Amino acid sequence: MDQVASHISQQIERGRLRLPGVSSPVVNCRQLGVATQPIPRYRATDDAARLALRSKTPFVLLDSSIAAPAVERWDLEFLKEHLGMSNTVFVSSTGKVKYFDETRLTPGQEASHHDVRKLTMRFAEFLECMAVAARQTERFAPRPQSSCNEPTTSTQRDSCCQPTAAAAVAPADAAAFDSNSQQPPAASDDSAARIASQFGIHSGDVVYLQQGLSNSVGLKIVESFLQFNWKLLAELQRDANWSDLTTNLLLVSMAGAVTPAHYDEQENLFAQVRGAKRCVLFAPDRFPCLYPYPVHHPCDRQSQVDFDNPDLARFPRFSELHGWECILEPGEVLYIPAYWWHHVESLTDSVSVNFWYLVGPPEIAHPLTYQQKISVMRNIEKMLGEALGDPTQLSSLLSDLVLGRYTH
Ligand SMILES: O=C(O)CCC(=O)C(=O)O
Ligand SMILES: [Fe+2]
Repeated sequence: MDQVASHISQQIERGRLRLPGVSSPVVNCRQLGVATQPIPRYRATDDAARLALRSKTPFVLLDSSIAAPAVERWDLEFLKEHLGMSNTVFVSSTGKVKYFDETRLTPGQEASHHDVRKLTMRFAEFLECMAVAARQTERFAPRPQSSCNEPTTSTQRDSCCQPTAAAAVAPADAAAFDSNSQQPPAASDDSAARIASQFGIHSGDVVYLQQGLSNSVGLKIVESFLQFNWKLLAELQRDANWSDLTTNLLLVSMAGAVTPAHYDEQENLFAQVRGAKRCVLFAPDRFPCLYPYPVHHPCDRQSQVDFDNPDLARFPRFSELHGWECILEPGEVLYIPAYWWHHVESLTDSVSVNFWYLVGPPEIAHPLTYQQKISVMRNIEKMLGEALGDPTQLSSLLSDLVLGRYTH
């Protein structure tokens, strides 16, 4: 096992880790109650990295310098100065930032029950909101315990921190947290509170900026961007036979933010710039254990299972789930293959940037890969929804189709 990962795990476990350049407290990993194995870690020159890329399995690149200029320069002050005026920010009262596509709401369906709001604000405003949201320790108070059993493999200990017995997310170390990160009230507190209240943000909320890097960013950001290791990126893209790079998403989160398990339909090179994230991945064939929402639902591609409180009566196969995990630190890049599920926790305040590529042309050979099967299932769902003119009729049609015919 990797010495560094072990060291970090132990430090986080004890609540003592403070990463260089990160002033936010470190939160403990959540108790997922899911067995995991470590995601392999390779150097960019390692043949094993290229093999894993071609076989579409996740790995961490250790020394790739893919986003080195960002790792060097992109701290919050820099981003405040050079990022555009209009940024997408999600606000969650639970810490979980579950994506929700409002355009897919059917008439009569309510968005109000959803606990994530989507706002637009300047980066400077985001920082004020973040300060207010982090102001009190309440978001580190114990969340409901997972009803899952203890992790089932010893590899989980090796790949990540063990959760504390006390809480799913707890103050890393109350004393260290208080003395190291509770700042005396700043003179600008009032203005921060005013801005946060304009956006309806309270202490204990989690705010998460997710902004595509586009033409609207400042020159200095463009400068760093142009100095990314595009040579290596192009090599990886060619080796893996991916199509075009579509998006670079900048993700700025506060400690404790969780992106719940979901899959994307693009290949992802996920570069960590500041702070630490715990990434837990599940292979595409875990689909039956993760119960994704129907394709027409606003939460398409996301698991319906609440990992903090899984309803095993409704989602029994969740108990069979096992995954892969790593703690990602600045300079490291995680390959998240298309259709691989990922659950991501910000262990500290964090900055990441991803590189999303379209999957390459399909190589159809039987049996199909599970990725291809998911793609087929999605197309069938979409086609039936269109044919019926009303996706709510899909359930009874699909039952009629399979019950007693394709079910055992
Ligand atoms: O970093 C996160 O919180 C989520 C990132 C993610 O889901 C992605 O890049 O696809
Ligand atoms: Fe994702």
